[in-house]
Amino acid sequence: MDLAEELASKQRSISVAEFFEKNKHLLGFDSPTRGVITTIKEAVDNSLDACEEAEVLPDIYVAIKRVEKDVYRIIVEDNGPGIVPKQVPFVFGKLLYGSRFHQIKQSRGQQGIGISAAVLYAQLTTGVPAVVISRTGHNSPAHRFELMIKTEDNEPQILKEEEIEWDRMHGTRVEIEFKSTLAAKKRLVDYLRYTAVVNPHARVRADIDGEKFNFERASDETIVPPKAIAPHPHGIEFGTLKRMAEGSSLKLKEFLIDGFSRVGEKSADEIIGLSKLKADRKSDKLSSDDLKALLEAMQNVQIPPPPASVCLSPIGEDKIVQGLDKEFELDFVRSRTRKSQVFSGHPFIVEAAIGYGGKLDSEGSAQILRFANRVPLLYQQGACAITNAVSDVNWKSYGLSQQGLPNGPVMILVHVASTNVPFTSESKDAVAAIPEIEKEIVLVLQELGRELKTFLNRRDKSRQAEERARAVCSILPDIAEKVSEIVKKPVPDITPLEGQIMRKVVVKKRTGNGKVEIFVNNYTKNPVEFTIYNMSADSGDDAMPKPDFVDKIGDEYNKLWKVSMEPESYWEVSYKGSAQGSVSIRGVDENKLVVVDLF
Ligand SMILES: Nc1ncnc2c1ncn2[C@@H]1O[C@H](COP(=O)(O)OP(=O)(O)OP(=O)(O)O)[C@@H](O)[C@H]1O
Repeated sequence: MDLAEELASKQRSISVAEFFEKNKHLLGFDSPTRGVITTIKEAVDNSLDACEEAEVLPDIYVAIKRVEKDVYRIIVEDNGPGIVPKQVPFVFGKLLYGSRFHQIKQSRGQQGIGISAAVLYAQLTTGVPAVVISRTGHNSPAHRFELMIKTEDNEPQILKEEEIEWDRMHGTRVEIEFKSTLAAKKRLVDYLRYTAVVNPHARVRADIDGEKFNFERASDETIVPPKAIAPHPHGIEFGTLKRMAEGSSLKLKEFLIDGFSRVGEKSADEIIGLSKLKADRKSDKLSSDDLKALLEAMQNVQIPPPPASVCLSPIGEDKIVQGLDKEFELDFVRSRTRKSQVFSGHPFIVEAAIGYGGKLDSEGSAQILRFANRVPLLYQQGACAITNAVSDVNWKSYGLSQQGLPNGPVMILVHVASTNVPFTSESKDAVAAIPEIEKEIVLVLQELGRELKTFLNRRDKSRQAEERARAVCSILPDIAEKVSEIVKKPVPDITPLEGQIMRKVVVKKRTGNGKVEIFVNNYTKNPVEFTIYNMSADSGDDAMPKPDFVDKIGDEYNKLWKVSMEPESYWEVSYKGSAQGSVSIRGVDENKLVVVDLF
């Protein structure tokens, strides 16, 4: 046998499932640790997409349970519209099967690989089938499936199907078991937190190996779901045009108006004129050369950009601020949503926010939160166009030090929303370096940088004024004592005076033995609202007396108390245990509130 014949005997087609089984890193399954995050991300993305389409407020439950030493069961459950039973095996048991690939609109999922890749990974590492429960409404029973993927032909294998009782009216629950570790727990919690920030309408509850997390929704408004649009003539490629033309029996002019976004009578006439084709030619009769001429003409006619307001769903400035404030309690936060732009015929919108202070780490470089179509990007920060654009901004001119990325207690959030986010790979970790996108990111960050600079300048000025006022206040008690000695009168209460000198509401805190005393002066006639966090880190909730004016707003990890005190009122807090927990008071409006006697 000669070599060609020998090789010929070895040629055979490769199923897509076999390919991805071998190349799982391409889909974000490069290690068991990462596998957990990718699986949860894919399932949660699907849940959010499904709820958005059904216009329901997402209520998502995520759990990771240890089954054996290194085997974990991952559960994601949603209250979405559910999946009709005959589709379930394909959604979870066939790669490249999905509802979004052919639609031009913003969505988290794009490729139809995500969740089936997780099923594939599970069967590869443990051989345990995926369990899916889904219900489409109160009139339909819930169906439970046990599924695997036949890798040799990329078809689903149903091991069991049954109708079951399920307390959810509608929704989907997927359970996948695989070999892994919880080494990336922090990253996972971050992923859930960031998901909550950019999906303020979602409620996400999680149980990670027994530890509970609850990310409440910051907004009760459902998102108006983006609608699919027709392709834009500037974003079309030859193959797609050919397929569209072959599948249409319309005449050329109608084909253009009907099949493409933003093409009306005038643009259609212009395109046809430039292409030198006849307007009444049947589109399925066009030759390859005709189509090439048509494509060329399409690119050279000015056509309005695609209707971004229909097919994109930016988060919005207020919602971003709400989300960030809820999770990070920043001293300064501003956000901007830019107008839509286009790259290669695909509409996109860039939104960004800058946060400063609060709970952010003051050491090291800024925290960069990258998002694409409302999905947090967790890996490959260095390879992402968002990171490059952040480094391209001259942060020094906005009052921050910089080594590539800016330094200090700064958080930079960037969200790229598009009908076609250009990722660097199928694992959807990083946005590719598209000049139009990078430019928009730089512009929005420069806008926000200017606002940050104004805040930092004002803060520095008010700090100086405050220091002077504090110096005056510190000698006031002595002066009051001396003067009263001289005039032989009782020592007056100088706190109103302090308030006037500081021109602020003064909340005083003193510590005694195991005690914290909070005092609000009378500079204002209104109650003073502020938050206290981390109260008594080691002495538990019981250590806090809870008068009427105190409300607990944090969870057990984030001890946060909302306090509203009348002017000239005291509040003495005693600890049961040792008073080692740090207490700090953060003003709701830091320009109106000053804290004295910090410890
Ligand atoms: N929880 C769910 N509720 C309703 N439909 C779902 C759910 N999960 C998946 N689907 C449907 O299954 C399809 C396939 O999901 P899959 O995760 O494989 O791909 P995708 O989300 O479309 O794209 P990507 O590969 O980019 O994640 C989705 O397009 C959606 O129609």
